[in-house]
Amino acid sequence: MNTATTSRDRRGVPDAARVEAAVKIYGSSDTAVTALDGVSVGFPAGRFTAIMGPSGSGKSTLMHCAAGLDTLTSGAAYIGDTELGSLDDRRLTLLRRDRVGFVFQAFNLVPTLTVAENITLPMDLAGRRFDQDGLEWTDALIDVVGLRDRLHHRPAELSGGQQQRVAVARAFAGRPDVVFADEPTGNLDSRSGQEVLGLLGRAVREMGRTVVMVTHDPVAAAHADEVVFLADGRLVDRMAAPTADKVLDRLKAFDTRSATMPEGAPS
Ligand SMILES: Nc1ncnc2c1ncn2[C@@H]1O[C@H](COP(=O)(O)OP(=O)(O)OP(=O)(O)O)[C@@H](O)[C@H]1O
Repeated sequence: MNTATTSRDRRGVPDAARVEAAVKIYGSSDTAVTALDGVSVGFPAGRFTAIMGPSGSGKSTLMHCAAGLDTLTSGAAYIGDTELGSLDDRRLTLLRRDRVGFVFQAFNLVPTLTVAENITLPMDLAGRRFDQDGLEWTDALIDVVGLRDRLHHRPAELSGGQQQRVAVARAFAGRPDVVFADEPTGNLDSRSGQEVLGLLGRAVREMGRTVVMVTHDPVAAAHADEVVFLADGRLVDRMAAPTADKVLDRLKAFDTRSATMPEGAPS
């Protein structure tokens, strides 16, 4: 089922992706784990949103369900106006391929392909031909990620930071509605991590793309326009214009509360 109208945030910006009343329960009966407990959150188009929260709070589950990599137990997930639960497997695969980009902690490049081939792989697999616009876009991306002199190298000949920059270029190459990044700096030293975060920020601010990133790192979250905080599978806060210090303070408040509040107390 498709919705008739596009969800918008308070400033009227449409959501590139969103979930409504999202519940995800893993397992059943006495082994059941409620990973998402009624989360409603939108990820505005043209913005960089970070998802943060303590370990086990449901960040990856939220990202996977919002991106169509996993299904909700109840509630709904949308990419634009398309409700993911209404799609059969084939359409969901097409949606993931054509409208969503991914960057993972492990760069997930194809070792036998060159940098250039890795970047265009999703479009080659989709049989999409490059029109002039597409060629110019890919060309601009190669400069943004700073890989022009590495295009004919293979991933093993690159540093971790360079490999992740290839993965970033690949994620944006098809101009998807939204790029989901799951701990994209988790395997990088801090300098390479900063470079990759800078690229994600530039893709949003200079190229109008949309990024949703799961991270543990307040310094990484500070690159986003907004941070959404999860705790125990619930959305508990949002912070615009985050700084690393403000994010750290907010996370410390969770730690203090979970250490002092009795189990089952409202967050
Ligand atoms: N496949 C699964 N089967 C059972 N339980 C799961 C599964 N995946 C996640 N969980 C549980 O769901 C809850 C949320 O997990 P999730 O990975 O989404 O949290 P997270 O905030 O991303 O954690 P982390 O920061 O440690 O990666 C946790 O209690 C986790 O143990």
